[in-house]
Amino acid sequence: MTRQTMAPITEPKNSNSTILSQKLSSVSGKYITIPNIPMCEKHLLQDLDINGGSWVDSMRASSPTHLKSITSLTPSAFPLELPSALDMFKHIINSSKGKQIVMFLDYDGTLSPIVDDPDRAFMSDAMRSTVRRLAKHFPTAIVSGRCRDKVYDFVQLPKLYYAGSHGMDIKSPANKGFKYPKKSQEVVFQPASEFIPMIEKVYKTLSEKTKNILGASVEHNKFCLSVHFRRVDENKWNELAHEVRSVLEEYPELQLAQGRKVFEIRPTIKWDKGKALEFILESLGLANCKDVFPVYIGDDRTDEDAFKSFLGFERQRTRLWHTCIQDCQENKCVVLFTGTTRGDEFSTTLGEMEARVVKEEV
Ligand SMILES: O=P(O)(O)OC[C@H]1O[C@H](O[C@H]2O[C@H](CO)[C@@H](O)[C@H](O)[C@H]2O)[C@H](O)[C@@H](O)[C@@H]1O
Repeated sequence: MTRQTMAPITEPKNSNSTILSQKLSSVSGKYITIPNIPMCEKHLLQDLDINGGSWVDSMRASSPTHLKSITSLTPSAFPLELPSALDMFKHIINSSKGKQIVMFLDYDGTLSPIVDDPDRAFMSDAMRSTVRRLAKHFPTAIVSGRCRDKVYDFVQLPKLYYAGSHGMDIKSPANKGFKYPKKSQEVVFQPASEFIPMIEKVYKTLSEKTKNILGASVEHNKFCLSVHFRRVDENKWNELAHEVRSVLEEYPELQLAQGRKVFEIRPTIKWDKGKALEFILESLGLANCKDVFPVYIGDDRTDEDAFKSFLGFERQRTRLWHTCIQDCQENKCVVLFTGTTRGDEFSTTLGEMEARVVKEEV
């Protein structure tokens, strides 16, 4: 039997770069055809010993919201104080001068606050209006672990790219009235569509097996699943983890990771939020441009995929911000990683960014 694996917080998974231009060469007509993405040779995630208690430790640490949770992690796993990208806002603005900014925004924990009920993670009107204004000036994409329709229902802004299911379901805005992409090409890209029946089956099995664990819920995100334990009593976490793992032992084609008090289950293909970011830049005709300045704002481990993919190597969270700054000086990519929910501050910061552009345009 295949041993199910899970990533510890310090070890982001490897991501080999895929050459998107090859995929995009298969564009025919209005939509991009779906290439066959090869399966990963091995599971991307590292082992944790379920019997040694590591699962529960990892589950406890999966959404640190206060200093006590942060300090309970190993010293190398999490900095005592996360560097704040927001404090470096002027630097980012200076580095972006003369370049085409492209905005990539995670949803949960970034545009919306983390709440107990995943169905009630609404974004504020202020945030929505900021994102709307941003999208007037920059191509903007929402990149989420949720299924695309659901995240669209929350955001409700038509002139954006949406990449749901951890980047496995990408759709560009309708061309009408939208200035990007310049090549007038509407895009739908779903590299994991062959997994839909399997995801459906696992959804049913997991829902059945976890139905007696009070507070547990399985969220269907079309190409992925989320098993939530935020509302589960801590002494039931081991049981839940055990159920999830035992179901997934039958499905080596699926991988398991942890987000914020959630098990994320997704197909083991070489595709993640990072690939989605590359794909969107490519479809905008902005890949490999020196004068493009992508800004990615996210709060969770899967958001680090965007960072790794773009820059081509791994980093630990503790060093993330410093290297971001350096990379942005080298005309690469900037990734803002908060680690905590600071939605209102983002709204202010994004508002300032938009205001700067308006000022320059005037
Ligand atoms: O990539 P994201 O947009 O950040 O989505 C990641 C997961 O976010 C959601 O779960 C998280 O937010 C919930 C609402 O605040 C919270 O209750 C839960 O504990 C968090 O893990 C979403 O429900 C998942 O499907 C996404 O995969």
